[in-house]
Amino acid sequence: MIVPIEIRQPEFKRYDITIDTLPKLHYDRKVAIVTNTTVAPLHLARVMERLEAPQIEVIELPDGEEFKTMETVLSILDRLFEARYDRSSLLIALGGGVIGDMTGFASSLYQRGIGFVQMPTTLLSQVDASVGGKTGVNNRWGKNLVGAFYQPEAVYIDPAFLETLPEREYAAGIAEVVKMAVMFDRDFFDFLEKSDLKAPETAVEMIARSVSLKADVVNRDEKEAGVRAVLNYGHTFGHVIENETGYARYLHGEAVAIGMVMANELAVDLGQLSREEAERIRVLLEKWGLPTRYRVENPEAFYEHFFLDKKSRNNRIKFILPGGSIGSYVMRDDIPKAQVLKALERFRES
Ligand SMILES: NC(=O)c1ccc[n+]([C@@H]2O[C@H](COP(=O)([O-])OP(=O)(O)OC[C@H]3O[C@@H](n4cnc5c(N)ncnc54)[C@H](O)[C@@H]3O)[C@@H](O)[C@H]2O)c1
Ligand SMILES: O=C(O)C(=O)C[C@@H](O)[C@H](O)[C@H](O)COP(=O)(O)O
Ligand SMILES: [Zn+2]
Repeated sequence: MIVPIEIRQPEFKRYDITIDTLPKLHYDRKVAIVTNTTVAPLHLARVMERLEAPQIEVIELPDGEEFKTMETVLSILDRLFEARYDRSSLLIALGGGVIGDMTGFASSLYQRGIGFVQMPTTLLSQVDASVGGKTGVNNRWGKNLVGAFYQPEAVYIDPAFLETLPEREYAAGIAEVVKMAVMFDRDFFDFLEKSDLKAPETAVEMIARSVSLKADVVNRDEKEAGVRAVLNYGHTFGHVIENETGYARYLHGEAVAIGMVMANELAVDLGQLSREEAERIRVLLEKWGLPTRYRVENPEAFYEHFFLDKKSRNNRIKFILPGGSIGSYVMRDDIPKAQVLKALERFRES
């Protein structure tokens, strides 16, 4: 029997992304700020000063990608139950992508979903992670393998947070920016090559351009049924590197930088990118101190890991590559294993 009842998917609710000094925020709901032991002493006081709410809890988590786990998310939920937070309550993610991904995921789970706001404090989270609603945690099988698509109510990007960010973390953010430019915008890539990205006014332009490119993709494909997978350029390889090295040796952006160089090797072999343009990308990444080499000790094992990638379907791995030149992309799930291994072999001696 077919029951003729239709359940409609709710529309994807719009939200604003503000790139400016943090405004004064008034909420008539209980608020919990989720942050970590590094960010709290640097920026919590300023946020508290600008925030008004009937109750404000601060949940301070340990710092590090190795704590991006289900256990940590459960500890956030516990604190919310303890303080009797309800369905109208709001979480604020104050920190980098690790805090943002876990806070968003906790919001999606608490009493089946409460609101959350992103207040990103790293370059990487300001240009990428705070926008688009991918939330989740890592587990022993791999990166971000447990999570939800769950959009924030608002994103407040205050570039002043970056004043305390270490150089290495800043560079990691640039890797995600390079990703956007290589996939979608050749002019943006030229701009990145010739600009001093540390200068505050160019940093703001870089944030604005990245966020607007990303918002456009997410608006077209929120749940990665198609074009959103392009935001994963460099990640198919990068996630394996992060997992192989226990989320400790490389920052996420660094692993993505190496991953893009690996993807480019494959692209050059397939005639999807000229050697000259692959070099331009490598040189830009290295200019910002990003790693571009990684020793692949066991290419077969590295390859097998791709089957845990969320883009793989029916034993086919989807590779995101430049689509002929910088500024364009192609998604391919028809690349023979031998071809991929050939590219990986080149990293054996790295
Ligand atoms: N959801 C998404 O769309 C998306 C996109 C990209 C990356 N990510 C995820 O984001 C994470 C990486 O984010 P990240 O690079 O921001 O790392 P992170 O959150 O670990 O932050 C990097 C480091 O900088 C510190 N920090 C944060 N703000 C600071 C500040 N203003 N001054 C000084 N120190 C500061 C943090 O405590 C941490 O030690 C990864 O887990 C990645 O998977 C998610
Ligand atoms: O927003 C997206 O979509 C991205 O792919 C952005 C990536 O930079 C980010 O690292 C994301 O978390 C990776 O997604 P995943 O689905 O491969 O875990
Ligand atoms: Zn990423």
